[in-house]
Amino acid sequence: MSALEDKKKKGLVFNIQKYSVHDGPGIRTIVFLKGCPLSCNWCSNPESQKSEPELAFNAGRCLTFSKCTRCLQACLRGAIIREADDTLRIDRALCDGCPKNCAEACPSQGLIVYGQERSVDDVLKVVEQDAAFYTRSSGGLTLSGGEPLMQGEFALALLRDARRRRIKTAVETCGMVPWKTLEAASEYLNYVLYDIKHMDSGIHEAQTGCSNERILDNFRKLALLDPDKTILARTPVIPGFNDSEEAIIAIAKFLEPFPNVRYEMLPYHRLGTQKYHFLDRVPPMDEVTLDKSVMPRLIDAARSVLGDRVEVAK
Ligand SMILES: C[S@@+](CC[C@H](N)C(=O)[O-])C[C@H]1O[C@@H](n2cnc3c(N)ncnc32)[C@H](O)[C@@H]1O
Ligand code: SF4
Ligand code: SF4
Ligand code: SF4
Repeated sequence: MSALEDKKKKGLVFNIQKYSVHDGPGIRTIVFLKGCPLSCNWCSNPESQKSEPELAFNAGRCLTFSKCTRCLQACLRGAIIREADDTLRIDRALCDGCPKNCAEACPSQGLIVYGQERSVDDVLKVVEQDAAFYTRSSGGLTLSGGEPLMQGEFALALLRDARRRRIKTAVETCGMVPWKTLEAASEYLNYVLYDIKHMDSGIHEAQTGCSNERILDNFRKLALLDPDKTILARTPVIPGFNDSEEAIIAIAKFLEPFPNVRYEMLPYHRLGTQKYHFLDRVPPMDEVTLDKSVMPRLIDAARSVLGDRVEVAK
């Protein structure tokens, strides 16, 4: 693919987050791509899951009681309904998340369309703004999501073009992608963050909607593809799913044969809860909290297999 063809390629992006220190080495810009093959019950990015643009409504910011009607006038599909008590409701059957109109008309950011079509060049111009920070901190670009490699062509073009601009690259992946896409991406990646959520396929499927065979198979192939490339395997520690020494030791034993793999566990958090409400969805794990005292025990369990290859989440 030529440099010009890469720059023009377009994909659906739902966020660009600058100055992150959690998703790869150094200071990074995270580009979040829409769409995910999994539907994890704990997902902190519910706005990432669908492959199409999606409208979020934050009633707390809405000025409907001050008689604002801008979005009602802007929507050509009649998908915004004003109720008798002046509150607004989105008719999700009518709304197609069209990229302009209501969100652009809203004066208070009460409406946001997640998923904007953007070109590689447009995205990387934003990423390049912080090139000086990347150089000083060994940081760079991280593709995340959703599952960023689900938009395979776009993700590959982003990675290739970032490398042409001498920007270091990383990806956060759930691994549920065709091997050919992962293999092709690997050539342009300096660092990979790869989730291993559970070793039992049935339990994995019950809480993520997908079995884990392809994820584990891809992981093995990736770890062997370039033994000099570090992979950070990560597990979100989820109450009632994998917050036991048994579950973590099973994952650690799977990782143990690959010396280029490091390991980190992420304690369950509920930072995404509000976004479910903005999308008119019920958070599947609303009432659940993690007893944080479990983390030191799980870190010890992982260390009993992987030693100092276990990192403690920042
Ligand atoms: C938003 S995901 C994007 C990458 C990819 N979809 C995945 O899950 O691997 C980035 C990281 O956040 C973790 N994560 C998602 N929801 C979480 C939650 N509620 N608590 C802790 N970690 C979470 C994921 O497991 C993953 O390691
Ligand atoms: S996103 Fe488009 S279809 Fe949906 S409510 Fe807004 S203007 Fe109407
Ligand atoms: S345009 Fe924004 S502030 Fe005005 S009624 Fe619609 S959502 Fe509320
Ligand atoms: S794989 Fe990641 S983005 Fe996809 S549903 Fe699970 S946590 Fe969310």
